[in-house]
Amino acid sequence: MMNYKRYKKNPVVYYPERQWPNNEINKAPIWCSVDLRDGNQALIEPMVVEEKIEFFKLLVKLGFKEIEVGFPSASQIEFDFLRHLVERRLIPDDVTVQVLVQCREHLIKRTFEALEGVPKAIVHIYNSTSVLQRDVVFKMSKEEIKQIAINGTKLVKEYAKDFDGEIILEYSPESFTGTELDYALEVCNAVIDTWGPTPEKKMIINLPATVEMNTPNVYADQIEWMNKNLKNRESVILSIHPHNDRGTGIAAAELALLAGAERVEGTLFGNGERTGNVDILTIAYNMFSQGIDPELELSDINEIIEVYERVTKMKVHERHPYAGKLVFTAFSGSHQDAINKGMHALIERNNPHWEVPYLPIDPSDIGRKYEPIVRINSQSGKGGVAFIMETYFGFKLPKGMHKEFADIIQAISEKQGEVAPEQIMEEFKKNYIEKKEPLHFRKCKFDDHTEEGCTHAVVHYTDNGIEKSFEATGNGPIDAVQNGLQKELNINVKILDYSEHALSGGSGAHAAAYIHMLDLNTGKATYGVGVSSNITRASIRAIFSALNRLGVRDDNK
Ligand SMILES: CC(=O)SCCNC(=O)CCNC(=O)[C@H](O)C(C)(C)COP(=O)(O)OP(=O)(O)OC[C@H]1O[C@@H](n2cnc3c(N)ncnc32)[C@H](O)[C@@H]1OP(=O)(O)O
Ligand SMILES: CC(C)C(=O)C(=O)O
Repeated sequence: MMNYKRYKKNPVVYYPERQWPNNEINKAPIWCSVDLRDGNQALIEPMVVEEKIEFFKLLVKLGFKEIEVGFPSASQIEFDFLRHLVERRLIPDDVTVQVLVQCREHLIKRTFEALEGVPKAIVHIYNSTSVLQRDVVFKMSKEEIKQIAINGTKLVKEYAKDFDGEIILEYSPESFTGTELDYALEVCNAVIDTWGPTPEKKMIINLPATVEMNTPNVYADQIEWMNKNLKNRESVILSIHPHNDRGTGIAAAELALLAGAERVEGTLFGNGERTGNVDILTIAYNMFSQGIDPELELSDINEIIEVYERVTKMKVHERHPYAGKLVFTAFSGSHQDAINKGMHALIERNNPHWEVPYLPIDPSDIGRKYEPIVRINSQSGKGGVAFIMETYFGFKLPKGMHKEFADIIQAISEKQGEVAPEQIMEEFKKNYIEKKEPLHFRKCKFDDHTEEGCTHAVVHYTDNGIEKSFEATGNGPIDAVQNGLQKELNINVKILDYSEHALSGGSGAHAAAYIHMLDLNTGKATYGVGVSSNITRASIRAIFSALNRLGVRDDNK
């Protein structure tokens, strides 16, 4: 029995006036990447200066306009990185760098030294306000903790006066989710009063779920309550900073946006302390998938993954939303069938909107072009195999043939596991196109007798390696060949269905023909497939392929 009684419920907010459940997300928030600070401080090997520079350039390319570049007073690497950005003029005019610092004078002083030459910066101060940290870490009263925030604000104000550039203050009541709401409000309001923001020169109040402690609706209640009650609200940008301890960071961020948050701090792929910060990419792609401009340039997820994995030495999980290797792949039969039909419907209906079952977005919209949507294993069905044949190799198998061929592939997947498209094609050749024994079609000549309404055929073939030929007549080439073969081989077959299509464009186009044939003696039916640059020859090959698959020659020898 697990000792769950060691844990107690975290209080929820009593807030029946909540409005956020009636709201919708309609626009992107201000995004702030904290990869280079919160993400970096949680890495096994924090990034070195060159790696941080590469990551910074990626963030700029993705369109982040606010980037927390580090904690410059914490270490020489952090300090040097900001100096590199300044001295190498790597900060674009429309990007504001943000730096984190505790409310302690020597650290604030050092932070301003690191910022020298930056035209506009966000100085982000924090102190923990939670019940637990007040008690066990700081051992201070509520009033003393509030004074830390006020003093930090005063210090930034003083240093900002002498700073040759614009300073925006950001204040975080760290561990906000473990802080009594009215007390968090009291501290934030004290900071707002001390800083004196105006609607023209706003400050940022950032409410972090430093540790995610409740279901996401509780965070939304907390954000909405603060949003309603903050002083001088029109002079404040309300920011959130969710972590993901309960695995609901994305949901918490999205509900907090409904509750009035205007700005989101997070990281790429949710890197960060413990279970990570909220993943900005997922929130942005979620917006994109709803037809909302995410205001980030995220059309090449592969490039983002490549840089991220290399510099952070972290891995993107296979199931990670939008980015994971497997998230646009269906293995199971009914999913494959639905995707196959959905893709066809999309084209046939000329639908301007993406609507394909099981695929929330078109993978190619985010640069996922070359990977399989459908992969075949023992859980797959006929729709998946047909999809592979069509999308990889251009063979549009007639619907009736899907099961017959899928059964061949399933027998293989049950033995070996996944079957690659190339192997599926090999099996298709082996079982249909190259099914050329014992009856091997060689050549044919047709004469149309239009006045008599018939076709005369001369067909050359080998039977168990022995060269043979016959002449026959019918109402068309297929009928003539069928009649001739019936007589020659003393068999009784019926063609149930015939279809054909071009395999590729251009003058050397190949055609594929499919014959569904019934052996009236045995009651067995199968498909045969023929390929040729000439459609008539493709059909005759399909007849021979079907006869060999039926084993008629063996049965009637
Ligand atoms: C939730 C977050 O992610 S917050 C950001 C966390 N990130 C980091 O801490 C990474 C960078 N930090 C560091 O390198 C170091 O902590 C430094 C350089 C900032 C400070 O180093 P040090 O002073 O040597 O150590 P440390 O951080 O343990 O300082 C603890 C002291 O600061 C006080 N303190 C902690 N946070 C704050 C704060 N935000 N404001 C004011 N004082 C604070 C503590 O109460 C403690 O005081 P005490 O010495 O009287 O007990
Ligand atoms: C400094 C603050 C915003 C932080 O990183 C957190 O609370 O997680």
